Amino acid sequence: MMDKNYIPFHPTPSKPTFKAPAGAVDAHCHVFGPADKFPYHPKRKYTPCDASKEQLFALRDHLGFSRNVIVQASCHSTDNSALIDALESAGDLARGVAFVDDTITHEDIKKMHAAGVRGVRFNFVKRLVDSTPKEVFFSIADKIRPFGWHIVVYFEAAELEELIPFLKALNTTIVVDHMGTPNVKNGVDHPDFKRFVDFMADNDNVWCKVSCPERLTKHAPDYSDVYPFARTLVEQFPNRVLWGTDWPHPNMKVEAPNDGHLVDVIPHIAPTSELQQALLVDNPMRLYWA
Ligand SMILES: O=C(O)/C=C(\C=C(/O)C(=O)O)C(=O)O
Repeated sequence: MMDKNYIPFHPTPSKPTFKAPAGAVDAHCHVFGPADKFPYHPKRKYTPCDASKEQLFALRDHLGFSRNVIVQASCHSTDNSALIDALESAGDLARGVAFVDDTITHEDIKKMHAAGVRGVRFNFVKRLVDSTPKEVFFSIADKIRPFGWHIVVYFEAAELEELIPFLKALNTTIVVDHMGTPNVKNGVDHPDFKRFVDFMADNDNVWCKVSCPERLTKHAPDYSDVYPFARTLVEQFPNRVLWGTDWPHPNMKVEAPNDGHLVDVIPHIAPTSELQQALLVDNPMRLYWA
């Protein structure tokens, strides 16, 4: 049973006005449960509504997208069975990012790779997970490196400065969730966001997802205060950005975002067809389907 104040995903998202290029990839989304088949983890810090692979794939088609990158969310913790089930159903139309601990074996990784997993997620958001010793992360990074997997990282903007030496020491491709979660009230010239832009500029193995305007905006459902942040990153790092719906949008506080409206944000942050092609097709295909 989902948490008392949990806001479920939008039941009837609109058809986007923006037509995504052929082969477009939703590069950040999740599957939750269903709980009777894939129970939520006892270590979780929230209990969502169920959000099935069938509903995810129907949304993909409704939005005019072709593929998904499904990211393990903390409500399932290190039980990746719902993710693997969705990947096996989607075949070549989906890839995955798993959540693992340092007990994972070479055989486990081999099986996940065969199912379509291409990375792991290091989550630093304290409201979602307990902290993990850095040596655990380094051990995981060493185990996945032979498979060419990358590391998705989710952190709050204030944590970046302290995390930078650790992130550099991982010595692999890093993909930062939701632009490093900037406080958009501060504007793009604030030291925190400039630190993130400089981090990407100084490290060409660092990518980011220009996603989650619905989480970052200060005046939902108008997301225009987030556009300058995403546009800065798309224009400065056109070949190292990804986009995703973040469906089914866990832990929203104000509203269930309309996924059709989220897709219509894309031309505001990637204003040319070349930038849209890189953001939605070329970059995710290079990282997940090479
Ligand atoms: O889905 C997101 O990317 C954002 C959230 C949740 C998770 O990532 C998760 O549970 O792993 C959030 O901000 O609550």
